[in-house]
Amino acid sequence: MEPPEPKPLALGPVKAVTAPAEPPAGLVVPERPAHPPAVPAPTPAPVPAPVIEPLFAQAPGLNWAGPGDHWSRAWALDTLGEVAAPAAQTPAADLRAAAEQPPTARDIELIRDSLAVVEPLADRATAHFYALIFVHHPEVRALFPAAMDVQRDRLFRSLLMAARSADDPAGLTEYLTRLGQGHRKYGTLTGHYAPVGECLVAALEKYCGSRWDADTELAWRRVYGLIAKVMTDAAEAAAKSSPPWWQAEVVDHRLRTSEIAVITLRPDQAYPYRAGQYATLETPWWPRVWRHFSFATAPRPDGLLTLHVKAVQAGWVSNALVNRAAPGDVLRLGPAAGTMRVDHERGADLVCVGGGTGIAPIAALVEEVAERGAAGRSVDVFYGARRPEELYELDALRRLAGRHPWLTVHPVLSEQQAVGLLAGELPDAVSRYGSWAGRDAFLSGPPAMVRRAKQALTRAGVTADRIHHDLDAL
Ligand SMILES: NC(=O)C1=CN([C@@H]2O[C@H](COP(=O)(O)OP(=O)(O)OC[C@H]3O[C@@H](n4cnc5c(N)ncnc54)[C@H](O)[C@@H]3O)[C@@H](O)[C@H]2O)C=CC1
Repeated sequence: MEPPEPKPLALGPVKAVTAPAEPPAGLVVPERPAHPPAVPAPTPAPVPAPVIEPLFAQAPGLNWAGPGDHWSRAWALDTLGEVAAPAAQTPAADLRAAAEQPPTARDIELIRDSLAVVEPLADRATAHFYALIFVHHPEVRALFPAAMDVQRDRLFRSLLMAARSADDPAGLTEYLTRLGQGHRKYGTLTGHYAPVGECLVAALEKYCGSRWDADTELAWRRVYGLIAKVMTDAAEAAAKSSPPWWQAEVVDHRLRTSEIAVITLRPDQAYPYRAGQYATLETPWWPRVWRHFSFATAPRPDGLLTLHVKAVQAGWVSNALVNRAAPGDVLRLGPAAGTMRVDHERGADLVCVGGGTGIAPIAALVEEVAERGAAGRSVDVFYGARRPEELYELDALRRLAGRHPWLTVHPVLSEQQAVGLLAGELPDAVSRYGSWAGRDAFLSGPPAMVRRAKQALTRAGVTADRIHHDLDAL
């Protein structure tokens, strides 16, 4: 069938255009201006600098964690704190009493000997240890990430660290205090320590083989008891004054290269830290997976926090932070940790070495020196990357050096060459300058770089107690 003919459009009558009528006699008509009068542009109101208010001014209760809190219920952890080791695993009363004594020098020797036996089998021993925990205490599984690879490694490194510093009680207490405070963010409670200790002893017994005997078991029980006591005391003391974690909203996210993002966070309440320190961080996309990132500025008056993140191959958290995080996302932060602190009293000259995004804590330390006043000290920063575009913090450091004659920045490229930049790897560039005797040194970057830079600085006259880095803690 043909479509119907379209109807013609109905138009109104067309008016004839006529010449304007002459004005009546005697009326003065002002001349028409050739151009419309100029309208003065309105004075722009000053744009106030964006002030980012805290999410909540007073919200300590939000971050409280313990039996029955929202977070524990969400993760089905209601029964935490009530767990007890199965009867079969409960040690006899006389062993428990002996294990309450502080470890002796002989105990520490036995611990080190047994760790040396287990170290080559560390992967299997830690896998067995976690299997025992999860079989006997399935409710604890939710405290750990879905994939346990990094976690396994961390546990063994912590034990090694504790065993190594067993004859340095002050150092060990400091390390375990930080560890205990940091464990609050995982939801770890005092009631967890005893069953975990039983599983640890069982795993060590299996992997020490014939090296295991009653004395070794008693030594482990004593040392583990001490570790648990320092950690739980520290956690309970910290609970009186700070939350187990902070929520932090992403308020700015800038890509500095296709792989590096500078991310600004607004914590939900004041976040105490010092320049050079780092935090562990969890994203909403990878629950229970915590990674370390350093703060890239000294503490700011507005309380905002800045991180530098490079998306590393197979790095779940770093890739999510670089490629997925956006303003409005909320992350969780553990308490600040780390030993890289400038001694402002002593005022020694500094040599700082920052590789890649490892420049973040170095930038914060330099900023802190600028804020407090260099007081006659000089600061040399070696900043290395593979390619020129990866020296994303160079302009900011050079601007700072332009304002402060005490600061010298040495950019170093390892895979390309560029006019005005040193060539080679960072440790070699540091060595080429000769002696750094008398300086305090701060190192941050890829682990191999930190180790080699430490050797280079030792050769260049810096004493071990003056070389600061957080490699062992990471
Ligand atoms: N994002 C952060 O807040 C912090 C990151 N880090 C660590 O810094 C590292 C940064 O990695 P990228 O940016 O990929 O750096 P990268 O791998 O590109 O290396 C940067 C520079 O370090 C030196 N370097 C690298 N490997 C070396 C080796 N084997 N021997 C001697 N020198 C070497 C070279 O001069 C190189 O140009 C990561 O391991 C990260 O965990 C450390 C502290 C803070």
